[in-house]
Amino acid sequence: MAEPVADRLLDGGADDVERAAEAALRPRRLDEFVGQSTVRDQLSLVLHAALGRGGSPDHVLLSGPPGLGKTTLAMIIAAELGTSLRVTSGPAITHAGDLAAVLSSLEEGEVLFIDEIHRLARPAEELLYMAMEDFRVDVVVGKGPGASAIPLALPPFVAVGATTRAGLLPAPLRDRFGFTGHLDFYDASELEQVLLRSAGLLGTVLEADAAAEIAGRSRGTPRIANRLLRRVRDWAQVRGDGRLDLRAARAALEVYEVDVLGLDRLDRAVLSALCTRFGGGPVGLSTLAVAVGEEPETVETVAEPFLVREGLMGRTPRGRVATPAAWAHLGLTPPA
Ligand SMILES: Nc1ncnc2c1ncn2[C@@H]1O[C@H](COP(=O)(O)OP(=O)(O)OP(=O)(O)O)[C@@H](O)[C@H]1O
Repeated sequence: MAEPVADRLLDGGADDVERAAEAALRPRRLDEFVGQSTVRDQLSLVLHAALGRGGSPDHVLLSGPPGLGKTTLAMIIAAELGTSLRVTSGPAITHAGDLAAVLSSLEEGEVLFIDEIHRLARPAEELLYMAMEDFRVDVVVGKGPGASAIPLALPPFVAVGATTRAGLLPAPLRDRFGFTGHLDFYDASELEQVLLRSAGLLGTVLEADAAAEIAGRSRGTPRIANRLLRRVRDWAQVRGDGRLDLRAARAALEVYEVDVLGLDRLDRAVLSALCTRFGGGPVGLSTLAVAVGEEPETVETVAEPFLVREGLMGRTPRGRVATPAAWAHLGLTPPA
């Protein structure tokens, strides 16, 4: 099966092949969902209150970086409400008519999951406001001056929107979600729980110190943790004795060049160029990108966010700078 290549190993996103591999590891109910205790608790209240009233809950907006569990939570919301989930995404809806077709085929109480909702086209967005607020869409019949809008009533439904960029959502759309949950990066002990649970579902036993080792290199992201677990399982099967122990974890992560902080080859190349070729900066993004043989966009979107989040790189008006932690991580001494 095509698994991500080494330089995609630490990316929070996923393609269809990976999503298929992930399906078996998804928590199905709220109490199986590890971490995010605030969002989980708030959502539990929203859902149970609605169930108690015998009605539908408010629409839900989930925001946060890729791979933290937004799709999983949307599926859980439908399961907890005892209803089915319909899935679409901002980029898949190119015309308002596409959205009208999806909305008019919804059954009462169904959950409509709209992934990457910030990428909805403006006319579709406006149609969605009305559908969410009044459970109605206007279907335009005819063209030009003779065109008329025929209102079409929709059954009550629950919209669950997911976005990696909550700031990009126009306020009128954001306001129509009665509940917004922001997912944050997981801490190491939460990722250990995710890993131990996933190993069990894969029919293997992950030793506790191996779980800690993988968790520490997973960039706070369950998707990355599960992906690294599959690589460790491969190593144990092919080169080890089948056990998922600390030795297997360390050896596998070395093969895939994932270091103790969860940095990969590109991250380290960027840091190392910044320190050794530019004296720790400041240096412009494009100069830095040329030095590592990558496009500026790749450096900016793939390597930089994690380096900045980990406090290894700073962004200043004059360019990128290495922090003392970066020098220490590379085992180098900063200039006086
Ligand atoms: N809290 C959690 N507990 C256990 N597993 C989790 C949790 N959150 C996510 N996962 C696992 O991580 C994988 C990715 O999660 P999911 O697809 O829900 O992320 P996402 O935020 O929707 O990402 P994207 O924005 O790329 O769609 C899932 O297969 C799931 O098994």
